[in-house]
Amino acid sequence: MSESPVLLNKHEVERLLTYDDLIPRLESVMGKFSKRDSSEIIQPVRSVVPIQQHSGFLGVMPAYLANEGILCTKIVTFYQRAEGSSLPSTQATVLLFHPEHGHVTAIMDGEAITAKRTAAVSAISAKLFKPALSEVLCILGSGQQARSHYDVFTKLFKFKEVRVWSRRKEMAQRFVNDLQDPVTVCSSVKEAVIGADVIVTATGASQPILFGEWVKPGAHIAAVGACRPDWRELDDVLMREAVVYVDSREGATAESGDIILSGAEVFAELGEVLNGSFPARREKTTVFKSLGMGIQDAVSAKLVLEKWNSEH
Ligand SMILES: NC(=O)c1ccc[n+]([C@@H]2O[C@H](COP(=O)([O-])OP(=O)(O)OC[C@H]3O[C@@H](n4cnc5c(N)ncnc54)[C@H](O)[C@@H]3O)[C@@H](O)[C@H]2O)c1
Ligand SMILES: O=C(O)[C@@H]1CCCCN1
Repeated sequence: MSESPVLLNKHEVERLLTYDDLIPRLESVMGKFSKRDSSEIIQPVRSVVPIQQHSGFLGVMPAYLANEGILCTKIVTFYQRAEGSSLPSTQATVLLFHPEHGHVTAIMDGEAITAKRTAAVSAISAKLFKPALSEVLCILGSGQQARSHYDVFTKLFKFKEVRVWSRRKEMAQRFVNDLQDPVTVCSSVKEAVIGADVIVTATGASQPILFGEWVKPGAHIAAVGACRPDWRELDDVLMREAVVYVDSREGATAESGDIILSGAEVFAELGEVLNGSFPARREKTTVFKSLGMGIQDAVSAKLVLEKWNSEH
């Protein structure tokens, strides 16, 4: 009879999952994924069930990493919340299984994993694609992803100025009040992005909020929101002028309104750059369109469980 699964709450997962450990594992798994060796990694595009009555979605994100012995699925819900709602818009649980016997070995909070792994992947994109001289970071949105992106971007890179914009200025102010270092609160997207070298879009927008005409040539944009085929954060001009990288070509083709509706061409996956099959076109304006992948959750959860096991 198998042992009971380890249960880990958000606080524990947050404590155990550090960017220093996570980033190399994400780089490695994304590079491997992009080789499409199904004897090594299997990760279908996530299944998404719309919950139309409540403006929500349920996503199931399985992944099997044969050589690392990781069998995992994340179950995630995401909702379009009314402004000012105190409920999180993204909630998730991650299950790890014993690959040989099939029983569940761990059940853990997926909110912290989603926040950290998404920001860590964006930070990997910034390492590869941001201009050599990057002085100004701009974050659009002031929610969970905005915060995790702020944390890892300011940990890994040195910026002279960090700016934040949110739909309601008081939300941007609240975001800044939680931080120790100075961050400029901007009144409009345009004001926030003009002259920025690195831009993170982490909003619940379903129509474009970031327009190419405002973006400094050569800037890098990590676009994290707009994960439905009819949702946008970026306009056609930006999508067509930039060199577009994605996390997974299949995911982007199925889920990204920014790609599908603009008709923009995908240049490469992040993993294809990491494994050396495609170049990082740092000299160009670059967009990394992130949708999130089960393999990212899988390596994160394994890392959390390993750390927990080492303490018990
Ligand atoms: N790429 C990925 O892997 C990944 C992972 C998790 C979340 N997401 C997406 O990232 C986005 C942010 O997620 P979060 O967990 O930080 O959510 P959150 O609810 O914590 O924050 C959302 C932010 O977007 C703003 N916002 C909402 N609707 C907007 C609109 N119409 N126009 C402008 N701003 C708007 C809110 O004011 C808030 O600042 C969501 O779209 C979410 O689905 C992507
Ligand atoms: O990859 C994820 O976890 C998220 C869930 C919410 C929608 C966008 N993608």
